[in-house]
Amino acid sequence: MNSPSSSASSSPVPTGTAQIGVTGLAVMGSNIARNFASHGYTVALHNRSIAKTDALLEKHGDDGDFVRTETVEEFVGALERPRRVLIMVQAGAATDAVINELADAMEAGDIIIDGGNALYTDTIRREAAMAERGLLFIGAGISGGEEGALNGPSIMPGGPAKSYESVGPLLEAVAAQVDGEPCCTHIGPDGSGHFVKMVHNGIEYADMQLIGEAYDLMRRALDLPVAEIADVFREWNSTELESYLIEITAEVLSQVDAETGKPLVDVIVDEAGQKGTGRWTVKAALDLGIPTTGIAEAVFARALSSSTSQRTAAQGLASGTLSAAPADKKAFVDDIKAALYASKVVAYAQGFDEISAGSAEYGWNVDRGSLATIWRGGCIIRAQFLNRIREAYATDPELPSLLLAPYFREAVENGVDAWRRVVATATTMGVPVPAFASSLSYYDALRSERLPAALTQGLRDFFGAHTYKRVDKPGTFHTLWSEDRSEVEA
Ligand SMILES: NC(=O)C1=CN([C@@H]2O[C@H](COP(=O)(O)OP(=O)(O)OC[C@H]3O[C@@H](n4cnc5c(N)ncnc54)[C@H](OP(=O)(O)O)[C@@H]3O)[C@@H](O)[C@H]2O)C=CC1
Ligand SMILES: O=C(CO)[C@H](O)[C@H](O)COP(=O)(O)O
Repeated sequence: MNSPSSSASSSPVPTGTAQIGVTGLAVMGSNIARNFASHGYTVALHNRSIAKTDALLEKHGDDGDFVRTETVEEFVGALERPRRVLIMVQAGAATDAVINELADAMEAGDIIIDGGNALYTDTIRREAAMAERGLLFIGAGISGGEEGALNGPSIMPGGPAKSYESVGPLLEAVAAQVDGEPCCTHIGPDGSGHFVKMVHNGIEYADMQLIGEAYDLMRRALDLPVAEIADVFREWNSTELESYLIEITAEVLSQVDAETGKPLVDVIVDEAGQKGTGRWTVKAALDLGIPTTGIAEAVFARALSSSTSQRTAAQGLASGTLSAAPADKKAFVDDIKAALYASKVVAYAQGFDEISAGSAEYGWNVDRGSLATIWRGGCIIRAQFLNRIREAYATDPELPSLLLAPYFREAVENGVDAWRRVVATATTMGVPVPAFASSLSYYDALRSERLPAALTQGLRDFFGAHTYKRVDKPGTFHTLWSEDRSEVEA
């Protein structure tokens, strides 16, 4: 520990010296506090239970200047004015409790940044409540996990532009940097930062589900050993699929369990957890009327994996006649790669559609190109791919769908035959590929000239007089189904 202020719990807490305070010193908070300190900022530390504060100081007090505080009053008092506090605690009630305690101790003009995975509607509510008390509130999505928090996360702050003038330089300093640009930018007002972080996590779910389906096909359809599959992912990571999640997939698949000598993946229980952001993404998409089918399939796939008693009861259900494995394994691995890439484009296209819709609904004016720029580094979905998305929006800021950007259009069109072979083979071999299949269906629906929605409208009109429009003339119509079946203008 090189700071006298961090060493003795009994010495008085220095006041007004810290540029930033971090409260909530679990995995994320402790690492981001160290990140601020190693960038030369004096950081006031606080945690509900003092043990985490002391553990951080004991292990990493040498990272920079820290101010140890025990109470919220000490913590707030330790900060320079306007005070800047970053909250890194559990979303929901815990965040409300911490905000209220802080607000009682802070003064007009002070700034609270919630860096947790808050629900964006909570952030809208909190920002308004803090504004009434003269406090500036920023809801900042932070992605990158433990390693990102320490070495540079992607940060998505939303809130009053005025507050960003004060906190922006600090956040940009500790964020990941790509090509000299910080992976942090002001997203927009109130809940916009947490909204885009939520969709980021939804895309993260889809990405992981698609990777899982690719792995499962290599395992179950091609019977490749796990170590060989790890090598395939390693190889893919030097192609257009290059991304953090592909990179760590190779790492996880290469891990051997010390106790059994088996691949670790074979001793991990196959029930995927979820803390809520993927589910929120889908709920918000439903409310906004945006088809985020890839993300929804990923959320449901996690739910199905955790339906343990149903899965157990369903063991032994007949599969029907299954087809044989593809003869040319190498060619099928190439097909899986193409299907993965095309499905990934669909997931991102849908995620960016949801962001456009959310931005329009709440008047946030989110710049999708800037978002792609700050997702290029630091966050869990960081990927080469994001450079292409950034370029697509730079070329056409009003792009109706990422699938229509020339680069992505060509990539998907080149891969569509392989994509169909993969979905068809998986289906006839009984290997579930919900995200690959639904992404392909979305693509086919989007490019279809006519959809069966016309029949849906006819049925709605039949049973509920819900009316329909005609292709050949303006107006709204209804057929008198229970009378002479003539058509009337509604
Ligand atoms: N883990 C990750 O990879 C990522 C997490 N996030 C988000 O960042 C935030 C922090 O995550 P993480 O570091 O994993 O920690 P956790 O989500 O596990 O939260 C633990 C922290 O919350 C504090 N806390 C819980 N309840 C209360 C309360 N009622 N009052 C005060 N403090 C409370 C705990 O204090 P105490 O020690 O006293 O129990 C502890 O400091 C979360 O919102 C999370 O969703 C965002 C990106 C990545
Ligand atoms: O925000 C994150 C990364 O960006 C967190 O890691 C998040 O907790 C992951 O979500 P889940 O636990 O539901 O898989």
